Amino acid sequence: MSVPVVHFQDVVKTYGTASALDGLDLEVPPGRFFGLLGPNGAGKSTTMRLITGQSRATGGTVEVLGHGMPAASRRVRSLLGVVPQEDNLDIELTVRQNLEVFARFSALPPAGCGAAVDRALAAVRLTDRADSRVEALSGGMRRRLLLARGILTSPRLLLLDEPTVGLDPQIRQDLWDVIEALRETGTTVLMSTHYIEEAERLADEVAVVFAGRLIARGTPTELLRAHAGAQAAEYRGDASRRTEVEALVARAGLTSRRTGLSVSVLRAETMPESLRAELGAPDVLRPTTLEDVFVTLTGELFV
Ligand SMILES: Nc1ncnc2c1ncn2[C@@H]1O[C@H](COP(=O)(O)OP(=O)(O)OP(=O)(O)O)[C@@H](O)[C@H]1O
Repeated sequence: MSVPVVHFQDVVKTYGTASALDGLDLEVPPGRFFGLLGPNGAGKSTTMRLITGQSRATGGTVEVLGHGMPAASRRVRSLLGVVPQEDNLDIELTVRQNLEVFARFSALPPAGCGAAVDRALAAVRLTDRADSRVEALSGGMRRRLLLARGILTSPRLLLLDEPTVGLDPQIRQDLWDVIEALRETGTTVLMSTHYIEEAERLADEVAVVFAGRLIARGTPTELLRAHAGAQAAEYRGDASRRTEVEALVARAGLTSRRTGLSVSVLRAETMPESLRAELGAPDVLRPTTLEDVFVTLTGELFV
């Protein structure tokens, strides 16, 4: 079996009396695009900080690229690419200068820096803005530049911390296209997100974290199969009808969730005939989604 790129065993992180990670187990296999999905406060940023060695676990073990953390922080950091949530670019420099400055302090051989900068700019489609000052760039372009900086050294592991948080939907789609193209390079990626659609679109495998613990893990298809089944049947109605549907579904041993003005019955394909007869025909019969999985697992409304 291949050695995981990230390996957390029973990791605990507390801040005073507050608990950020509460026995997190996590294995990121090499060559995968791995999504760490959870609502705000689930412990995603804390996980990222432990991987980069910016923070120290209160308990358990953290290994990154086979090295114990935080002891090997310096070595590990030279092998990582990090795309932070916050924009820490130098706005007075040009796009290319930002990358050149970063390259100079990296482990790249000086003779290879120019080519590496060109490659990274092309990968994020910023070649034609190479000589623009960062202050003139849009929010989406700045994110792409952060991404270029993250991949500049062809890292063994690329960390994307909420890569599209706060962006408009159209800009988010554009960035997803750019990120998706990275998949072809075979880089191992660990991306944290609270957007279900982002995980669904980009990740080969997803770990769902909630309250500092791993609560489910698998490919999107595996997660659907394990937690929501193939189809959801939606029943619309007023509050009393919704309550009635929920009660009937619970009595039949199935799971339902509120979806706006309707109740969605998960694993609709397994509904017994007696329940079908009681509920009548559904208003909508649809494939299940990762949102069904997450709401079922966490009870949280993801945005
Ligand atoms: N420096 C800190 N001091 C005190 N509590 C902290 C600190 N950092 C994180 N926490 C707490 O730990 C928990 C997990 O935080 P974390 O930032 O890792 O979550 P997250 O999943 O990244 O959410 P978000 O997307 O909101 O950052 C939260 O309850 C948070 O308030």
